[in-house]
Amino acid sequence: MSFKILAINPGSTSTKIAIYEDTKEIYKKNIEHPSEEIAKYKSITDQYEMRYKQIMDFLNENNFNVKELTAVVGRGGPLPPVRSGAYRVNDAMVDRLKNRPIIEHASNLGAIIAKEIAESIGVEAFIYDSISVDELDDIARISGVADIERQSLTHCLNMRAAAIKTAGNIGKNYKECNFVVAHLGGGISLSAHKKGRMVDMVSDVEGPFSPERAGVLPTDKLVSMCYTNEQPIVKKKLRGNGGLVSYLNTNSALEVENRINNGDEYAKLVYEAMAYQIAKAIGELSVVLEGKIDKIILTGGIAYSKMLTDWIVKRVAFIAPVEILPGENELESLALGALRVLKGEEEAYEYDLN
Ligand SMILES: Nc1ncnc2c1ncn2[C@@H]1O[C@H](COP(=O)(O)OP(=O)(O)O)[C@@H](O)[C@H]1O
Ligand SMILES: CCCC(=O)OP(=O)(O)O
Repeated sequence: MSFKILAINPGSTSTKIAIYEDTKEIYKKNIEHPSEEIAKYKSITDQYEMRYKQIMDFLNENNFNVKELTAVVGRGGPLPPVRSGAYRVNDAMVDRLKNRPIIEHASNLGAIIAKEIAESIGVEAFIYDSISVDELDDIARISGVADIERQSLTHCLNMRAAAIKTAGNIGKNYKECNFVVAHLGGGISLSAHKKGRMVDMVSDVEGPFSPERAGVLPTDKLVSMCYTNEQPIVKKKLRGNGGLVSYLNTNSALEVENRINNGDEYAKLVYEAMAYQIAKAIGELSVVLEGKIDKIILTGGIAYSKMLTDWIVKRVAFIAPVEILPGENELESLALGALRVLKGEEEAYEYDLN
């Protein structure tokens, strides 16, 4: 008997979906949500019906009978700290994501939509490697101000998948290896993996700037900015209008490269600065692993860029060999995670936090 799994990855401007039959992708779609459409909604949760309908329309257009599904898996959203791997989506999780998400992030719809579809046909819904996976060592939790604890919020799904794949490529088990992984997408985060555990990370508010996010900033200047601007304006400057958007008015690394290739020296300075900051964060996490590193892994959409990865490799090659796994295989990682649960190769946890 084969397993048919619907994987759902809601992003800020798109909902990516795929149907897998065991390990094989049989349908895939990137449903774009133009910014004018998104702007109509006050919160992420308010976008639920619009995104749900577009997913169901896609299944209907392909004459796919939803009742054929064995399970539905969604990207794990902004929950309180959870373990890596699979969780069953239950009412407590949906309540938390709908009413008390720890940040506003499109991924909070992953579990909510997955559960709705799964329930309508009487199958199970899962999340896998949520953005809030927290395996940090205690020493990594200290921020520098007693009432601010560091939050483990990362592109865990793609980074763990890349680390597990790299371990296989070098003929080892993930639990035997040490890796520093950098996810280079519209947002950038990095993680240190020590013998199968993500013991520290650099989140998208703590490290390099990215195509659309500011990364870490001088705190005194940030505080001043908060006193002269409304909160939504500051938040937008940090997420959405930060990074390449702030300096170059585009979130497309491809467009920036185009400008550089046409002689734009300012674009080159900014783009190289992004590589420089990524390399610095890799150095920071290399220290966490005391330099004992099997591979540094660069993944995500911008890892397709030879210009950017060359700049990074030049600065970090002295630490460890660099593996480049471009793109993000989030839909595949979700589907294969759920498949392992369905086959009994992996346990799914019960979510019981409020
Ligand atoms: N071949 C490429 N060379 C350089 N940058 C690329 C390439 N392909 C995609 N990108 C860039 O990757 C970024 C998006 O990465 P992705 O991992 O898809 O992020 P997200 O899922 O966060 O939107 C964009 O800035 C895009 O321009
Ligand atoms: C850092 C948390 C995960 C995240 O920001 O994902 P996106 O870059 O896909 O928005």
